Amino acid sequence: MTGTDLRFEDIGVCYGPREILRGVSAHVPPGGILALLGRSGSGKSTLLNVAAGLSVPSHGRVVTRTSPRVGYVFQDARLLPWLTLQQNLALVCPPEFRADIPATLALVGLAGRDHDRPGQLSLGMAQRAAVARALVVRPDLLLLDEPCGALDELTAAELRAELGDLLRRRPATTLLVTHHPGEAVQLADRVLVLGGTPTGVAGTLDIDLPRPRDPDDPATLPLLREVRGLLRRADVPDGVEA
Ligand SMILES: Nc1ncnc2c1ncn2[C@@H]1O[C@H](COP(=O)(O)OP(=O)(O)OP(=O)(O)O)[C@@H](O)[C@H]1O
Repeated sequence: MTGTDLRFEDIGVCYGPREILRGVSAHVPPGGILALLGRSGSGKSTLLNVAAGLSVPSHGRVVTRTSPRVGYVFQDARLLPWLTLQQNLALVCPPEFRADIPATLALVGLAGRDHDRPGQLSLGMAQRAAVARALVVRPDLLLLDEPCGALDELTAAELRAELGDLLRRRPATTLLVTHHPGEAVQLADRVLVLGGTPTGVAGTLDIDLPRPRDPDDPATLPLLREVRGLLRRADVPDGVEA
C-alpha cells in the first residue's frame, strides 16, 4: 500500500448560490501527506468530501490514478454504539481483509479490545478505533478530518505520534485537515493553507524534515512560524496589505 496519485484541478464548489471554493489546485504524489489548514468554514472538509467523491465539484475535477479505496476519519469517531469494535470494522471491510481486524486494532494500541463496544472506550480510544476502521480497508487515499481535534492535548500528542508511526509503516496518500500548525509540521510533507472569499489556495509550504519527527525539535520552529504567517496572511481581506 503506497497510495494513489491525487490531483485537484481547478476545483470549485457551490452550495446553492454560495460559492465556497474557487480555483483550488493541488497535487499529492503516492504516499504523500498534505495538511490542509485554514479558518473555520474555509472549506477544508468540503475539499475532503470532494476527494472522497462524496461531493461533486461545480467546477474542475479530481484526478486519481485508479479508483482509490478510501479510508475516512471524521472529527468524531462515529462508531456504531450497538456493535463491537470487531463488528464496526467488519462493516466497512472487504471480506478478504476481515482476518486483519485484530491486528489492525493492535496497530492502534487496542489489542484485545475487539469485543468491546464503543461505550466502553475513552474518547481517545474511540478515535484510535476510528483510525483502525480507516486503515483496515488498506486505503489508497486516507482522509483525516481533524483526527485529534476532540482530544485533550496529551491524548492528541499520543495519537499524532501514532499516526506518524502508522503512516511510515503503512504509507497512503493522505489529506490531513487540522487547525494545529504543530500537527501539520509533525505529520505532513506539505502544508496548504486555504483562505479568501470564495476560498482559494492562500499558500503552500514544503516540510522537508527527516522522520520520525519530534514536535519539540527546535528545527520545527521556523516552519511553525511560516505556517502561522501563511494563516495570518490568508485571513487578510482581498486588497488589504498583510
Ligand atoms: N452540505 C452543505 N450545504 C450547504 N453549505 C454547506 C454544506 N457543507 C458545508 N457548507 C458550508 O460550506 C462552508 C465550508 O464548510 P466546511 O465544513 O468545508 O469548512 P471547514 O473549513 O472544514 O470548517 P471547520 O474548520 O469549522 O470544520 C461553510 O460555510 C459551511 O456552512
